Amino acid sequence: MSSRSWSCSISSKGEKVWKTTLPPDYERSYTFQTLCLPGLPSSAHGGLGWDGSTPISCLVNKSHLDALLAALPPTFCVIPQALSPIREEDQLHEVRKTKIKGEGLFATRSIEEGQLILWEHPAIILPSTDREFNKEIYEDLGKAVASASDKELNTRWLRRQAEATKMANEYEGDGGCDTWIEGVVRTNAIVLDLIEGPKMQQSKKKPPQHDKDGQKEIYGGIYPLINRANHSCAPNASVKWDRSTLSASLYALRDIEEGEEIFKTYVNPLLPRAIRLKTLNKNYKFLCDCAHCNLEGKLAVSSNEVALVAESDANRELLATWIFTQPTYKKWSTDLCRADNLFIKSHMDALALIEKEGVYALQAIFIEELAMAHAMLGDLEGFKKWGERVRKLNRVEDPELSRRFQDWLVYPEKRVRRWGWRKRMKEESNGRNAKGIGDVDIGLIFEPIDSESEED
Ligand SMILES: C[S@@+](CC[C@H](N)C(=O)[O-])C[C@H]1O[C@@H](n2cnc3c(N)ncnc32)[C@H](O)[C@@H]1O
Repeated sequence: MSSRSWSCSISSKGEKVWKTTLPPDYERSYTFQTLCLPGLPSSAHGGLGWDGSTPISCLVNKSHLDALLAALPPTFCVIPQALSPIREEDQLHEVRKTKIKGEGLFATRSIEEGQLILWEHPAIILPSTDREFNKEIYEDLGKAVASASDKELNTRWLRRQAEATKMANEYEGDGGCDTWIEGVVRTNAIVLDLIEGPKMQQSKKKPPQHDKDGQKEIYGGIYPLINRANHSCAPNASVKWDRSTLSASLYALRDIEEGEEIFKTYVNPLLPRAIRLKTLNKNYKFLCDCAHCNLEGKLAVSSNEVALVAESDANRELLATWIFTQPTYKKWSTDLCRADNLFIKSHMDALALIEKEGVYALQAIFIEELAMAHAMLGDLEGFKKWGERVRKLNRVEDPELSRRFQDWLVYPEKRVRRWGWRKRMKEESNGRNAKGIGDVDIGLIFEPIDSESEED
């Protein structure tokens, strides 16, 4: 399927180097690497996730190799708390056959919103190709999986390769890919932004982020378990990728019941249904059968279904703009002309719409705003209710925020900066108004809360 011509040479280190020339006349070179991630003794992680020496088969642009290696953790690194190992007996998921979607991931017990479901390292990393590579390169990548000299590593490699060969392949046979690995990559790869990273910025080591023609090179990763999660336009889970460990974490966006299928989304769920269906069909070759799309599996809909689709599309469009147009609690808390319940009600309305459309990935931002609005009103009960949800929801997505709320929830009146600020301002303003409008210090009322973090 590849349209580009490639040449292969052997480097002085004995590595195979693949080269291609791209317009406007510059060369890209790729080498194979087997990256071995260091970690904990295997007994400590119950066979999951962090492995003593997790092999990752990589095809990397030579100019990106240093940056990639620099991103890897040191030998004895500390696993981030949110990624602590899950013991086998505590596993929350299993792979099972579905009716029409091949295999899928299912919850083996109830899962709380924000909870980590599983995390893993990729089996394969390669540049996002858009059918650039030729058959030999894919074949070499497939073989590279088993080429490690270390016997134990080799066994792991073979196990991972075996896992990868069983993954969904929508491009098999007549599907247009010459090798199994290309088909698996095209059906499953998760986009990885390998090159830019806070870690590298911190170290002031500026890796080349772009090719010479200014094009950014995007990589894809194959995650044998996480890639088993099927798509829904109302997903109950999401994936967070961590550049510093190359690991991906699957976590719950809402409470998931035991036995429920675990879904992530492969497209922006806020797009209109017709565009979502078209994109999924083009990239993954399926007609989405999720509850928000499946009007008997048709791209065209009957007249009585048109209204349903139009309503759902309008709701999603509204949510997409809502995020940017809603006032933040900081603005609202200093604007005493706005009623208290206006802010709270509009955020509750957004949450109701999110629930209706099942796009739970959006709720965290509204819930955090609600928690802070209650803090500004000095409403302890309200803050505890919403603050606890911020803590739970962000355990994987934003552990720092989750920890900050955990801390605040112990003694919010003392720990949240400007606790009850709006309430006090209103009381003060009412007192002044009682004396006469001339006494109101407009400047004070409208003094904006600065953008510093609330905790300091
Ligand atoms: C990344 S794989 C997901 C795991 C896959 N079901 C398996 O057996 O390994 C993507 C493929 O799963 C199927 N799939 C995922 N979500 C689907 C959905 N909502 N409706 C129909 N098929 C779906 C499609 O065949 C798609 O190409």
